[in-house]
Amino acid sequence: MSILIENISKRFGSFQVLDRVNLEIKNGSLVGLLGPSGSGKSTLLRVLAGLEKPDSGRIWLEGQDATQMKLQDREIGFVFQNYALFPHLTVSENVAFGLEIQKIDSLLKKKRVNELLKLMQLEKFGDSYPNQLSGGQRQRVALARALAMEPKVLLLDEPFAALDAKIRKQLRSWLRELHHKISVTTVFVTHDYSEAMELAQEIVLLENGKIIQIGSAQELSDHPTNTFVTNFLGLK
Ligand SMILES: Nc1ncnc2c1ncn2[C@@H]1O[C@H](COP(=O)(O)OP(=O)(O)OP(=O)(O)O)[C@@H](O)[C@H]1O
Repeated sequence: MSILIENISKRFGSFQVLDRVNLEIKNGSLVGLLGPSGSGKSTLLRVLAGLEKPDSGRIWLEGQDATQMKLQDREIGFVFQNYALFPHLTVSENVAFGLEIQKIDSLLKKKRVNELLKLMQLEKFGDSYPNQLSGGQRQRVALARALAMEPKVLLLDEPFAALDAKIRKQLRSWLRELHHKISVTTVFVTHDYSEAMELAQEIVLLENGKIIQIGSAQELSDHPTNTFVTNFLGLK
């Protein structure tokens, strides 16, 4: 699904979190929102998801005005930093959770859960409980749960931040492969340039609620638009 963010602004009290943000995200792309803490990345993601209402501007999903649409009507899968799995449910039950509401035939549900577990390389863990898994495995369960609903957009807010460096690296390449396989439009938030560089086809750099530069890692490092970009990317 393509996304068009048109002139989105948002304040919390007197604090301007997003300031006339314009961004076009092509169907099937993998985009990283990058910027320092407090630059508005998570708020932009939450506005996209429908979890936060913008003060002004519009969100278009596949050419349709979705600004007033609720989260459940947007066909969006969302994964937060702290993968809150249900501890009393098995891995399979966690993945199937969203499907329960959809009233899907139980055989079909089972099939979809098994396919997802396979895709996430978690086949062996269907009957395990979250506390029997590593952090990386748990995060893959959270992704499987988000994908079970067959969303048209996947939004990831610092999905690997809580994991150690080695697992983070593994999950990055795994996410890249996953995206290659299923090519669902994916937007992820990170404050880590190397993560954005490694994963994103396109990086959107934010500072103080404004987009400063958009481009591939190569374009950003070859042609930084100003000293903020140069400093943030550590180019000097
Ligand atoms: N619900 C809220 N009420 C008041 N202020 C908020 C709220 N949500 C976010 N903010 C403020 O808005 C600013 C931007 O927050 P946001 O989480 O979007 O930034 P971020 O770039 O994702 O930062 P981080 O990397 O630290 O998560 C921060 O200063 C934050 O304190």
